[in-house]
Order: sequence, then C-alpha cells, then structure tokens
Amino acid sequence: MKTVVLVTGANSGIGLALCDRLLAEAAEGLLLCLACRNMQRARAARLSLLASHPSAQVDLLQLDTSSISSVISAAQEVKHKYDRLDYLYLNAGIMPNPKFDIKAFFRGLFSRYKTFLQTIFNVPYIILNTLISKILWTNICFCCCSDLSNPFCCSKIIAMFATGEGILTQWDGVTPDGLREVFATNLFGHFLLVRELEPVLCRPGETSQLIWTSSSNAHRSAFSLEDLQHQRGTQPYSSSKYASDLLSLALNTHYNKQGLYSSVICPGFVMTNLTYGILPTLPAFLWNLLLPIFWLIRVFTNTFTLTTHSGAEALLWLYKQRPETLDPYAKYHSLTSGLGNNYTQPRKVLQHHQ
Ligand SMILES: NC(=O)C1=CN([C@@H]2O[C@H](COP(=O)(O)OP(=O)(O)OC[C@H]3O[C@@H](n4cnc5c(N)ncnc54)[C@H](OP(=O)(O)O)[C@@H]3O)[C@@H](O)[C@H]2O)C=CC1
Ligand SMILES: CC(C)=CCC[C@@H](C)[C@H]1CC[C@H]2C3=C(CC[C@]12C)[C@@]1(C)CCC(=O)C[C@@H]1CC3
Repeated sequence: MKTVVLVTGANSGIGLALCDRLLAEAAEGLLLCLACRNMQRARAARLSLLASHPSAQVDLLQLDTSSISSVISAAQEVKHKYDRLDYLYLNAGIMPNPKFDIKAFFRGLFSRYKTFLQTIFNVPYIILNTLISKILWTNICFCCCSDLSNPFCCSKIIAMFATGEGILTQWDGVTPDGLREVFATNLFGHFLLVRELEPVLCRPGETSQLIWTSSSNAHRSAFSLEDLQHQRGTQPYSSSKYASDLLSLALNTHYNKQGLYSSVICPGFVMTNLTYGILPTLPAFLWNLLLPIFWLIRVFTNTFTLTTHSGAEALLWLYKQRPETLDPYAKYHSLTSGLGNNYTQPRKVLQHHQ
C-alpha cells in the first residue's frame, strides 16, 4: 500500500522542492498529489518531477484555497480517489504586494550602528566606542544609538533579518466569498480542507499528519481573536501565520485521539516567487547578486536558508518522524549553518498558558 501525500501550493517554491525531496526519499512507495490553483503550472511541475523521478506516481488536483467551493470540490475528489491520506502539507500561501520599507530598514540598522559594528569586527567595546564617538559624533545615526551597553541591540538587528518584522508593508484584498484574501488563502481554506478530509485523515488504528508551512513572521502582536481576518490591521500575513500556529495546537487537542497530528514548520528566508516581489525593481535572477550579502548574514542568523531545497528541510524531517513523538508546542525550523549545512530544530513557539 502506498503512502498518500497531498501538498498544497506544490507547483513552485518550497512546495515543489518538498515534492522533489519526498520523491528522492521514497519514490516507489509514494503516491504524491499536487494540489494547485493553476493547472497549467501544475502540469509543468508534474513533468519536471517526473523528469527526475520517472517511476514516481504523481497526481494533480485543482485547488484554490481562497475559494470555499474549490476547497469543497477538491476534497470530494480526494475522498473519491483515495481511501487514505497519510500526510497533508498545508503549504500554499500568499503575501500580496509586499514592499521592502527601506526607511524602516535603515532606521533599524543604524539605530544600533555601533553595536552592529562591534559584533561584526569583534572590537572591544571601549575602543570602538571612542572611535565611533569621535567619527560619528555629529551623525544622526549615532544619536539614535542611545543604549550602547544594551546587548539586545544586535540581537534586534538579527531578529529583523530573521523575521522581517517591521521592514515590510503588505496589501490585502477580498475574495468573491467576501473573505479577506490572505486569511482565506493561508488559513481558512486549509482549515476547511482539513475538516472536509476528516474521513480519509482519521482512520481507526492509523495515524496521519497535518504539516503547516508557517513563518518566522508569525507575530502574536499582529493577531487578534476579535479580528480573525485582520480587517483592521496592516500585517495580514503575519496574522494568518500566527493563526496557523494557534490552529495547529487546537487541531491537536481536537484530533489526536483520532490519530491525526498537526505540526508547524518555519522554512526560514527562502528566495521564491513570494519574496521576489519584495524588491520590485529587482528581477528574480538579479536577486542572486545579493547572495554574497545573504551568505554573510547567514553567519549571524541560520534562518537564511535561501534555497527552496534547504527551506523544505523541516517539512521533509517531519515526514520521517513518528507524529506521536512530536511536541505540539514547538515550531520546527529549517536552518542552514554558515557553512551551508541544513538541519531541523524545534523551537518553543507557544507557551502552555498562552
Ligand atoms: N519564501 C519564504 O521566505 C517563506 C515562505 N513561507 C511560506 O512558504 C509557503 C510557500 O511559499 P513559497 O514557496 O515561498 O512561495 P511560492 O509563491 O513559490 O509558492 C506559493 C505556492 O502557493 C500557491 N498558492 C497561492 N495562492 C493559492 C491559492 N489561493 N490556492 C492554491 N494555491 C495557492 C502558489 O500557486 P501559484 O504558482 O499559482 O501562485 C504557489 O504554488 C507559503 O505558505 C509561505 O507563506 C514561510 C516563510 C518564509
Ligand atoms: C541586504 C538587503 C537588501 C537586505 C534585505 C533583505 C530583506 C528583503 C529580507 C531580510 C529578511 C527577509 C525575510 C522575509 C522577506 C525578505 C526579507 C525581509 C520574510 C518576511 C518573507 C516571508 C516570511 O514568511 C518570512 C520571511 C522572514 C525574513
């Protein structure tokens, strides 16, 4: 009997890399279903997978997670075609029209200018302080750096690179169903899919796994139970990802006794269609020019996984785990060391009392 795996948003980026890695791991025993909104792109993805894994069984499913009717008919098709679903990767996601806020970026960077340099060059605090104070006394950046002795200054810069917090602006729309687009695509459509697929996910005596592609950009401050769809805020992506972390926890409470387990992963910062739009003046291939800078940043934060192959690390790692052994309060991070080695690390994301 083959292991049935369904991946949403499988035609590009991290989803496609995951499919490739799953097939490299276990092509023979796998029945892989690519769930995509655009069938032309889905067919192209299928062909590229079959080119490197000719013996693989790869099915296609039309699914637009932002549309209630599409989710319901896709779920019907799955239940009709397969009598089991072992893994459901909830990966499709959007961050509409993200823009890099250059002002906020430099404000964040230079307000901690001295501490940043201190870390990079590892110059003792006292020498650096004297030097920089003399050179930059009149520099406004220096004025901003009011708290040199604060060891969190540098970690704040690293956090800015790791999470993108405070340096991105986004946009959100409304779907024909009347839902906010980011909420519907990233969260609600997936939730509905899980509910609709209950009969094939919850089978007596067997386990199945739900695996959400969340983000380091998931912030509690962006999420409110009173405004689930994030109609009133400016961080819809962050809100939807935080909501997926919470939902995963709730699904565990609800479904574990029926053999269904849910986990969240964070792929790190990966260069994909989702991120290419962030620097709009830069065509996708020119992003590669930034690679040396990104490799340098990676020395300070192992969250710069950069490639889709590396970003899919935690997704693949979870595939190999027994779900009962996983920590529902953890987010599993794809990480890449300064030397380019990929690994997965659980990090506590939600405290029991939250
Ligand atoms: N790149 C990064 O740095 C990070 C990405 N992530 C998350 O990883 C996941 C994958 O994104 P990534 O690979 O980066 O970006 P991509 O844009 O390459 O992949 C997103 C996938 O989701 C699909 N998708 C979008 N909207 C819908 C929809 N309504 N219905 C069905 N499928 C849809 C896209 O299809 P189509 O090709 O038709 O647009 C595409 O296949 C997302 O959930 C994203 O939030 C999380 C953290 C960091
Ligand atoms: C040198 C230079 C021009 C740096 C700018 C880099 C930024 C464009 C990236 C730094 C951290 C990145 C990041 C994301 C987008 C691109 C950055 C802001 C995400 C927000 C993308 C979507 C996610 O889910 C999380 C990512 C966190 C890190």
